[in-house]
Amino acid sequence: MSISSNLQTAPKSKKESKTAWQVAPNLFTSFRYAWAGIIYAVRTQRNFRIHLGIGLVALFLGVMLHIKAIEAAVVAITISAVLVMELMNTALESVVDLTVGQTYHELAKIAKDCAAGAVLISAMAALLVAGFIYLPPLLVLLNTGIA
Ligand SMILES: Nc1ncnc2c1ncn2[C@@H]1O[C@H](COP(=O)(O)OP(=O)(O)OP(=O)(O)O)[C@@H](O)[C@H]1O
Repeated sequence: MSISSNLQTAPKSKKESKTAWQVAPNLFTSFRYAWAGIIYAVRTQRNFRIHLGIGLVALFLGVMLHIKAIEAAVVAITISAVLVMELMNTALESVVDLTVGQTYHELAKIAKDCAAGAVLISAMAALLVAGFIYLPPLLVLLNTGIA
């Protein structure tokens, strides 16, 4: 969204907000905005695309290895956590850039570094979960393949 479009005056709608430029008039529109956020992250954030790709591979591997339903649920939650962290990171980066632009600010650095740290922790936890769930059946597969 360009800066000039941000400066437009608020549209006249029945539902008015004292803080936001506009408010979603219904649930369907809310979903549309949420979907637009996800599409934005896919288009612009390389790390989001990488994590999405790894997540899809992990789900496919889970199906191939016939993991239990509870394990699949844990994998799904873990993948979601990483993607959610990526989205929050993108949102925070945008707000920081909106506030300070291209000028250096120590607080902007702290905010961005902490958000990046949150993504890193969720990704490391995902690796750990993948190790616990996928390694045992993969080792069994490897052993039976060798034997
Ligand atoms: N305005 C700023 N003031 C101070 N430091 C900043 C500022 N903008 C960025 N940085 C520093 O540069 C790093 C990278 O910022 P940037 O906005 O490029 O994030 P990014 O590398 O695109 O993050 P991601 O890879 O998660 O998309 C930040 O983690 C922070 O340390």
